[in-house]
Amino acid sequence: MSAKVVVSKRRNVNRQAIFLITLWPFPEDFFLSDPELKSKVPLEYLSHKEKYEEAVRKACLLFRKVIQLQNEGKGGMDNFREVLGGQLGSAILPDGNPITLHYVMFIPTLMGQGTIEQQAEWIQKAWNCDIIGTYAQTELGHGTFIRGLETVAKYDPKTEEFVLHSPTLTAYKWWPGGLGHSANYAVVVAQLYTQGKCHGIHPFVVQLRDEETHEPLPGIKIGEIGCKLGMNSTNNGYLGFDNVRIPRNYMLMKNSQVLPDGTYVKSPSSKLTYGTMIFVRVVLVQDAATYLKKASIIATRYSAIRHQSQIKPDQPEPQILDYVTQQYKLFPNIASCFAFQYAATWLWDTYNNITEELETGQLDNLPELHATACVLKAVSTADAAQGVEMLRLACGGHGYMTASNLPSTYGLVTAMCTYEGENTVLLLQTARFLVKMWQNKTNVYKLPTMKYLATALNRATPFEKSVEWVIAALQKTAAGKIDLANRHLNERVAKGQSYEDAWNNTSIELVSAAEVHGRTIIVEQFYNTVQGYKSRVSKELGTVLEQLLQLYAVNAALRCTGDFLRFTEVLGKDITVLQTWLEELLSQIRPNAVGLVDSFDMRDEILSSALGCYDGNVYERLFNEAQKSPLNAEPVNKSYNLYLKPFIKAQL
Ligand SMILES: CC(C)(COP(=O)(O)OP(=O)(O)OC[C@H]1O[C@@H](n2cnc3c(N)ncnc32)[C@H](O)[C@@H]1OP(=O)(O)O)[C@@H](O)C(=O)NCCC(=O)NCCSC(=O)CCCC(=O)O
Ligand SMILES: Cc1cc2nc3c(=O)[nH]c(=O)nc-3n(C[C@H](O)[C@H](O)[C@H](O)COP(=O)(O)OP(=O)(O)OC[C@H]3O[C@@H](n4cnc5c(N)ncnc54)[C@H](O)[C@@H]3O)c2cc1C
Repeated sequence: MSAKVVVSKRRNVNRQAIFLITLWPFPEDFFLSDPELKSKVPLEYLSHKEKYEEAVRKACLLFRKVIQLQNEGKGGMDNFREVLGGQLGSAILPDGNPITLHYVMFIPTLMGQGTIEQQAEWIQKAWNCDIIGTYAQTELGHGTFIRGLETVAKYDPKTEEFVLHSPTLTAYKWWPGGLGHSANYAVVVAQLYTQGKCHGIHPFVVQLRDEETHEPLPGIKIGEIGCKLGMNSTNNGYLGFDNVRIPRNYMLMKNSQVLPDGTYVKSPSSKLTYGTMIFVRVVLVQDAATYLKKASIIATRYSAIRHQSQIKPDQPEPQILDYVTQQYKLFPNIASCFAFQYAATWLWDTYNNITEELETGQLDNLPELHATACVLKAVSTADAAQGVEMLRLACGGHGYMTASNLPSTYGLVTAMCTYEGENTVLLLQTARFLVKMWQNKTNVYKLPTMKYLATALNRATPFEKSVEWVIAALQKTAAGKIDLANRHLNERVAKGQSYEDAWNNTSIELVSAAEVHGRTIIVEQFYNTVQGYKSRVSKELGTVLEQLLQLYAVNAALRCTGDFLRFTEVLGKDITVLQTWLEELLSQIRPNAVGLVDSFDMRDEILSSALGCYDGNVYERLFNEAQKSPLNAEPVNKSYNLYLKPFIKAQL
């Protein structure tokens, strides 16, 4: 198997971009019609070990097919993104892919953190899949506080090697996808020691297993961490080192270096080591949109098929889609799909522009990018997880069936709230930047996502029934919350608390301020996108997009009415207008609801749901899925004779 990869010598090319830009109409059929990529038995009836083995089989075939397409000149590396993301990837491997981390983090880290020479050496091998890697950062003892990682990489100038060691149990790497039994290499993040001094965490390429036999190499203690709420095929693993030696040039040295004699050369910014995390957070906003779309299609189509109860006593049972409470569960989530999609596209473009600047050594915009990626990742994944659960509940009992594909979609989406930075922690990172900007307001004028802070608090925002008003009110609320949190922070410091204690004691308010800031960005991006589309689409489509925008905005406003009453001029009677506006929008969107989710254009095989298929044959599919239960293969189970019969016949 081979893929042609040209490693560019140009430094200012952001090659990570290949993961998101789809330049080629992706041939879904090439994958979905392959009988080998279909499971013979529903995954949930397999054992943990069988699930893993089936996932490895499919993952290898999946990537072999992507490489085949690439070698035939049909699309480029953008095809990888299609099979890794929430759409096709999660259809073929619904409980996770044990090789994903190779593409999502191992290769991007080689690209982002390796020198040109290191890229030339490693990337070809990685793209060819001559080696399979993962990203091993989190440890048993530390995931969030990465400065506290305990794995040590000590430089030995005599042999020009690093010695990797796990001094404690809590130093064991814990969580990396594919680490258990799939990867034979890893980027390992460890504390660098040279010339007797610790220089903080740095990334190292480490071989874990023999390239032929796959046996763990001497000194490598490795295994899988066990069953989880979801993602049970991703083979998350643990890893300990017993004085494992690697060559000096296995440290990824684009940003900082260790010279042969052990001299440490500092990076222009220590935070550049954290670059892969920004990249993945940016990508996750798109994934949040994709998972939410999937659940919205399933629940909306099912709501059009399902009839239950009566609205009026003398009339037939309506589609449950006609209950306004049902519309309230579904339609704001449909609007969120659009909102997150537009925010993801905007963030991706922003990320690319700023990483190009970073390649030329210009670091000015990195803090704003970090703050924005953190808040958008946190808000979109939290809302998507809540949304998917709401949509599952909206399907009543049938939503509880694994055949609906809603439980496993929830398993995938809720994991995103934790990995790549736990959401509360990320909101606090954004708050840290917001407070800094608030304290020195002259800086905010330069920052596209923050400049509203300069004026929002002093701007009058008398109520109007318009999206522009919602944006202004959200801005004023965010500014008000940042101002208040900052004042409380300062008051606590003035009363004698250390800044750090004062920060911790103010953190509920700080998180809340960051969250409103995030929602403000999302509504603004939705607004800008719809304004841009208006002249380019039909009047009818423009109207529907405007309704979705209004629904997202009014729902965002109703979620923070308490804060609006505190920080804007809104009055109780205006909240009633907002509520009526929401109800009007639900009824306007009702006729187009099914058409809107159809426009997400996901095939039945991708939805993998008995409830969400295009033809609406919900009951036949549920019945057919039940026949697949191994318990139905025999009319009487042996437990009857073993236990039930003696129990029933016994004289108790
Ligand atoms: C929480 C922090 C940010 C704290 O870091 P720290 O060094 O202790 O920070 P500090 O001293 O408080 O200094 C903060 C300073 O560092 C900046 N900063 C923090 N992160 C970044 C960044 N990514 N880019 C650029 N700048 C960054 C902050 O803005 C602060 O700057 P400042 O001091 O205010 O000027 C960090 O440790 C962190 O990001 N933790 C989360 C860990 C994480 O995301 N792990 C991901 C593991 S991989 C994974 O989960 C893969 C799953 C994928 C899958 O399965 O598909
Ligand atoms: C499915 C999955 C896949 C993963 N894949 C990988 C992988 O491939 N590679 C890898 O290296 N890691 C991976 N991880 C690990 C993941 O990145 C961490 O779990 C994540 O960063 C959170 O860290 P933690 O588990 O230490 O949580 P903790 O930090 O212990 O969080 C626990 C609680 O403490 C709170 N808390 C922590 N710090 C603070 C603070 N400063 N202020 C306020 N509250 C705080 C949090 O908000 C949270 O409520 C994965 C995790 C999961 C669930």
